[in-house]
Amino acid sequence: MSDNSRLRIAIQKSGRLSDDSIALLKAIGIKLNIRDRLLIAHSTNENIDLLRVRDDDIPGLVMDGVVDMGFIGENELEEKMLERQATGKPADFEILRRLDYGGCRLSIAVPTEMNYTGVASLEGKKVATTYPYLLERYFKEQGIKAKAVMLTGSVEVAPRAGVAAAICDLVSTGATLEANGLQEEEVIFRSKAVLIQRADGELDAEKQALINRLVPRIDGVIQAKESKYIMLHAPKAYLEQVKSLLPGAENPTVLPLAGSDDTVAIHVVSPENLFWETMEKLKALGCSSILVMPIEKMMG
Ligand SMILES: Nc1ncnc2c1ncn2[C@@H]1O[C@H](COP(=O)(O)OP(=O)(O)OP(=O)(O)O)[C@@H](O)[C@H]1O
Ligand SMILES: O=P(O)(O)OC[C@H]1O[C@H](OP(=O)(O)OP(=O)(O)O)[C@H](O)[C@@H]1O
Ligand SMILES: [Mg+2]
Repeated sequence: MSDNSRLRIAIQKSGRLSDDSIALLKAIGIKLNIRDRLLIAHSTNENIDLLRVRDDDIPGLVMDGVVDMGFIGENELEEKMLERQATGKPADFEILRRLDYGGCRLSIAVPTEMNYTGVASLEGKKVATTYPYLLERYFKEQGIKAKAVMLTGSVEVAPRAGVAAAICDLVSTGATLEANGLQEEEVIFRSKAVLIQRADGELDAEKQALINRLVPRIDGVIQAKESKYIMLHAPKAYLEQVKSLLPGAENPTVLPLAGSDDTVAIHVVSPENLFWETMEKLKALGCSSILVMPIEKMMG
């Protein structure tokens, strides 16, 4: 059942972005009851409904105001924006946050046996892709006359099937390209997952207020993931050297240690992880009980 007063968020039903998007919603305190076959999930503690759809549909759903927010890869978002601009459809939205997952790049790859000497090698050729607008924009920027051939899946087989000379597809580790005898040649777009919402002013005040309450929580989760809580015992005599080794620790908490006049305990929230090399240097200075702990949430 649809209820217009509830904030609607679109997420990918199943794929690369699904698990991380759900994990993020849970981490910001939204309780969800997701059942695999159901395409709508209701939050049990907030005025929020989740719409579980194919990722291709998410930008359009936000731009048309069918949903209020969406989690989407920048590649898909940019492609839909170009498509809508080209076809005269509304393409307004706002990016709320760039997220820390879904990292990949859109690249042109060619069969390993092809004599590729640069993008000019593609002149007059066909390139198979799921992202024709991004690819055509790249060709235009490069001054190349090549043709983007749209394929919605299994793009990697196109050269072997004789459909195209090269492909333009998403790459992360490069394993898919390698398995298909393809060599990555040009990166045309770098992407991460983003959280978007309907254009400013198009949401009623209550929904916008809910979004404005949730976004700082996302910042808190992302910040916490990158940060560590570091505790250690350090010799007082080397306090300054120890402090200078701890990342971002201008003002650490320094506490006396019961029964010891020449050792203190240091606690610090570090904006980054502590490398093994740094821990070894701390140990060499006489530090002990060095603990690096994950932080779950942060605020203020
Ligand atoms: N190998 C990868 N590593 C990291 N992120 C990726 C990778 N491949 C794709 N992505 C990101 O995740 C998004 C979804 O990828 P996925 O392969 O699940 O989509 P899909 O096959 O189009 O799924 P759907 O059925 O929803 O249309 C991509 O648009 C991209 O932003
Ligand atoms: O460089 P790699 O690490 O190999 O990743 C790249 C592959 O990942 C994505 O597909 P996915 O595995 O999500 O499956 P799909 O093609 O069925 O969507 C993408 O479409 C590539 O095929
Ligand atoms: Mg898709």
